[in-house]
Amino acid sequence: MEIAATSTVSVALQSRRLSLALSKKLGSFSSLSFGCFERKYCVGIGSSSVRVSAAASMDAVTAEKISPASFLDKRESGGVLHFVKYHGLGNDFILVDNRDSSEPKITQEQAAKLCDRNFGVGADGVIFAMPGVNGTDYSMRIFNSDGSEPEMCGNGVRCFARFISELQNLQGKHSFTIHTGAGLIVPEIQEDGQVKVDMGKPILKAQDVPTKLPGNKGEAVIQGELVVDGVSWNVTCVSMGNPHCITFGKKGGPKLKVDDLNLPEIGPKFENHEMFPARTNTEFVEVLSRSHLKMRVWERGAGATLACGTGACALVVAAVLEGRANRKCTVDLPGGPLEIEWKQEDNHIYMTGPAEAVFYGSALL
Ligand SMILES: N[C@H](CCC[C@H](N)C(=O)O)C(=O)O
Repeated sequence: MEIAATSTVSVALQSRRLSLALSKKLGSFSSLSFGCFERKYCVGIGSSSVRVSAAASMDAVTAEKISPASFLDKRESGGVLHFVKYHGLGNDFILVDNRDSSEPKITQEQAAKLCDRNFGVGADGVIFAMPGVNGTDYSMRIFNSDGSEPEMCGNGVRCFARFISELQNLQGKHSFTIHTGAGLIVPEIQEDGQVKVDMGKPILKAQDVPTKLPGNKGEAVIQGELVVDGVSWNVTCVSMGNPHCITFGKKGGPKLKVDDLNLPEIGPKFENHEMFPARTNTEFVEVLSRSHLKMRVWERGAGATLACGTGACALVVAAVLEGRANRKCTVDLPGGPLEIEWKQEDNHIYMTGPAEAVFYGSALL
């Protein structure tokens, strides 16, 4: 619905009535995009020349009929990207409906700009919902906030599942098969809205993580040694399709207190360590009990994030292999908890957690 306005825009939410009272000429501004999502109304006004005219009022009932799909279906003129912003425990992503093409709608450079928290929308990454391949329902690609492309994203795939279900107006329990850089991933939306994801099997072979550290338990690195700035750390290396270096502390050192860590100082030294040819995500872990772990993470290509789903899966594998935890754990991340289970019977890891839409809008590229 195009709104033609010759006046200032004031948005008043009155008892479920969203009314746009337009009262005096506006110069020029860009797409006035609005929508409502789960009672959250948002109006975004950008900054390029588009005329809007006439007063319009739209009550919340009408507003509720605006589905994300209709908003996203607005024709994308050149230079504008429609998106929906989601987060999984504060690990936040720009989600793009890319189901009409197998090529991402924006470049890695554009993604990095959009992820900038001062000069862009702000996010830990951009996620594209793309057509399926080899019979899967969809494919997912992701660009980190530095523009690099990882194989997989655990919090992101929960957001992806919720995005698809909202685009298709699905209610209740639904699961999807998604092709990713980590292979087939199957998220299932639960009745309570949480998303349970079959994250597949952990990869332990050092060369497949990948790491140049020598395997010390068969071909796996379990409580191996990584020297960072002359200090020896105990590390276990696990891939969830993307590389993870997990540490419970320094060799011979005291129990790790993750809240005491200076992540911006130590994180990049692990991320860019020469022993990780594809760089690495690093999880610093504190054992609270055999079924309760606490972590902070420095992510490859995104820095310190509030949560890392693949990292939570990888650290449970490391904790089990180091004899520190059971196969079913609650992992406390700065953004909230995830339930993780590494099942003996199928060697798959299952992650359960939330995913929430925050707003949607149009970004100028
Ligand atoms: N930065 C990660 C990708 C995102 C992973 C994380 N956000 C998750 O939830 O799994 C990497 O380069 O491997």
